[in-house]
Amino acid sequence: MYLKEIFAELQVEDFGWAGIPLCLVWLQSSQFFLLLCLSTGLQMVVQQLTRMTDSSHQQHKAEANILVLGAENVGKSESIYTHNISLDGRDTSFSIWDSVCPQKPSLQSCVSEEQLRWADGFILVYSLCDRDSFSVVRQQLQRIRQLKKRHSSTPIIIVGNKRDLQHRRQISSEEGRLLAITSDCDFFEISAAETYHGSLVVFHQLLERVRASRSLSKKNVGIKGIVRSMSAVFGRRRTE
Ligand SMILES: Nc1nc2c(ncn2[C@@H]2O[C@H](COP(=O)(O)OP(=O)(O)OP(=O)(O)O)[C@@H](O)[C@H]2O)c(=O)[nH]1
Repeated sequence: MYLKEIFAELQVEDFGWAGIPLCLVWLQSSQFFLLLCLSTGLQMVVQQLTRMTDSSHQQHKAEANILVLGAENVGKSESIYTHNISLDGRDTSFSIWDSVCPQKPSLQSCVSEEQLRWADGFILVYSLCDRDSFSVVRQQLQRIRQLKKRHSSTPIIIVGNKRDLQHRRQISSEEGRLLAITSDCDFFEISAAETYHGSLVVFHQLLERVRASRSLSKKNVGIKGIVRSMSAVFGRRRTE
């Protein structure tokens, strides 16, 4: 019955026995057609899914917690112009904790343990016409290094703000840079109130550093894993 219907569809009643191989060819080709449809459909679904994943990757925002530290009145708030910047063509959002520190802090009071745990990167701001604010940055550096001993790669940027006030300068560029070099930090002098470009460069640099330090710690985990599995293999060989 079924064969007859196929014959009818193919209009091969007059083909006699020759109709059977023809019918089989038709059956095979229709199965092939079905398979083709299925695979094309699947391909389209996969392509759509890939496209969706790609776009969600593009929309994915790299997050970073940035702690902005410094004495009072150094221009920390002025330095924070944006919470969303485009880095390598990707929108990057980050949280900023703008923390006020007393002008003459104790080592413990200038940065809390909670802040240190929270932050992926630090921006330490001083006013280059205020020596006390520079001393505060020194203390904060000491405190961060003390508490983040195990995370020595945590990125820190030292920023000398109010570069426009040259006539009132108390800290030379060399002094600022020297502190940065000896503490393994980056260094910038900016004028946050004059233009946002300087602050933008600082945040760009810090986010780059945060990314680099993250991939470094991932790599270290990878290397540790390889060493562990290699020593397991060699250890077993020795006992055999
Ligand atoms: N000339 C000059 N003034 C600036 C600059 N940046 C900030 N200021 C001024 O410095 C003062 C303090 O700026 P803020 O951004 O409030 O400083 P802050 O560090 O956030 O101060 P706190 O809120 O006390 O922690 C303001 O009057 C700003 O206009 C700068 O680059 N040049």
